Amino acid sequence: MSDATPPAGGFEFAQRPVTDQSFENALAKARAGERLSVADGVELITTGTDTAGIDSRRKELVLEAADRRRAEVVGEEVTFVANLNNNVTTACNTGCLFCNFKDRSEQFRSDYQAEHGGFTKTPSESRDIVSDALDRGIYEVCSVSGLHPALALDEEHIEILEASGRGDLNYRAAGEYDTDPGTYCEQIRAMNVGGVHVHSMTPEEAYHARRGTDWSYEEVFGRLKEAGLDSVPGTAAEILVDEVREVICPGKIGSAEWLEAMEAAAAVGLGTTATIMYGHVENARHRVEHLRKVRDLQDRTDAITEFVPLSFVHEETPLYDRGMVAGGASPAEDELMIAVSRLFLDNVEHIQSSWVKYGDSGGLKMLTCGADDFMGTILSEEITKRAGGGYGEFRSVAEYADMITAIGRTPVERSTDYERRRVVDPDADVLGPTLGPRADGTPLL
Ligand SMILES: C[S@@+](CC[C@H](N)C(=O)[O-])C[C@H]1O[C@@H](n2cnc3c(N)ncnc32)[C@H](O)[C@@H]1O
Ligand SMILES: Nc1c(NC[C@H](O)[C@H](O)[C@H](O)CO)[nH]c(=O)[nH]c1=O
Ligand SMILES: N[C@@H](Cc1ccc(O)cc1)C(=O)O
Ligand code: SF4
Repeated sequence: MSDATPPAGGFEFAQRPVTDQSFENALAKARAGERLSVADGVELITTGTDTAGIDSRRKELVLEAADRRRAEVVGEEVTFVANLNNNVTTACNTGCLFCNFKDRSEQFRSDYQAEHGGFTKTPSESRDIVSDALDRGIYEVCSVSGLHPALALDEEHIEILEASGRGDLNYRAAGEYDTDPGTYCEQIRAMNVGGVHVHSMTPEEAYHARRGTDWSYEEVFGRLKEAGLDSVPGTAAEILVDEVREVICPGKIGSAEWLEAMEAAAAVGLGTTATIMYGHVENARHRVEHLRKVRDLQDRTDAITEFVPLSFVHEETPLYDRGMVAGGASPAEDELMIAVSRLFLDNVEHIQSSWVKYGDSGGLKMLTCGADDFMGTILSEEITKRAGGGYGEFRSVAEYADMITAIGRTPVERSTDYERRRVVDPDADVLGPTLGPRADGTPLL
């Protein structure tokens, strides 16, 4: 990247939101439940490429079609999971320009003197944190982390990295750091306590867990599954179009490798989710190309339980600091992202409304635009908070019950894979989770 700051929105991309479809035809196909083309999706998400900006009357028609589709596919239940976020480390040198979660890994070395705000947890610390949350009733631990140079898949991987002598593998021995994160398999084993569901290892982390080896992604996910991994978060997806990745995360794996990793996770029998992180430098065509790649992946795997649109939080990020974006998505763009995800992804049952990104009232609005899942209790949140997000770090079962009944829908506690469900009685005297291995209905908070 040169020093010259490109104007916000002024990127010269090869892919442009132009189509030979009309908004009316695309809407008719969506209403009829026909599979949408990329051109259809672009027409719907832009409310027509024939006019500039978002047309509010057309927008309402798209949202209505998506809400109706949601009702046909999943009915009136709104689900949430009792879960805990446990991020293991913020050390990461990948340098994604939308991310303020990371801290430069040099700062974590024992020979580094100055203070820094990052953290690394040992496997035993992770185990204690998960075990405490399990006592409080969680069903799932969701764990995503920076790519700490000392993290390797397992002992065999450490031996390979130590022996390689290559300087380009983003590896340093754990002994050089203040805190030893252990290996990925040790962290998973540690978090796999008392029957909790372990949701961890994004494609980017899986890439880190095989660097410098000739292991396939199947091999890596197979060993992680053996260690207790239950399902894989489909983050690191960002926008699955390489001309966008080159701008916002040039150090990350490409789109094809992300898809390869996800397919491998599915091949060894792990469930997955998929995400899109939108509202930065990309255009409408990129958003819809992303949806097409996710839909094709789901046709091949049938492993994606939910799709999670993550609206870019801009305040404290390099993209914003450097003037590469003027802000994030508008509420109208958020609504259309959710609605077109519901209409385009005809093979993914659940669309998540993330309260971390949209807040409570924004999140409830998304539940009327095609979304049917309202995320989880999480208990701790670092990624959005560090990027400048202000919607807090947890929601209780009682808050979920209040919010969901306020919009006339039915609150349902779910398992990660949506197989187990419990309708929550909003009038009960005490409201707590019941699906977790140690849950007994006592409030989480
Ligand atoms: C912070 S990373 C942690 C896991 C791992 N390092 C990786 O990249 O997969 C997880 C995800 O957080 C999301 N994220 C990071 N910064 C964000 C921001 N400012 N706004 C919205 N989402 C963000 C991105 O989608 C990213 O893939
Ligand atoms: N489990 C989910 C989360 N967890 C919070 C994330 O870890 C993260 O801090 C944030 O989303 C960064 O992009 N967030 C979701 O949006 N959806 C989940 O299901
Ligand atoms: N892992 C994502 C959020 C997320 C987690 C799990 C999911 O299944 C979906 C989204 C993050 O940290 O940003
Ligand atoms: S998004 Fe993930 S890989 Fe990228 S800098 Fe942040 S923590 Fe590192």
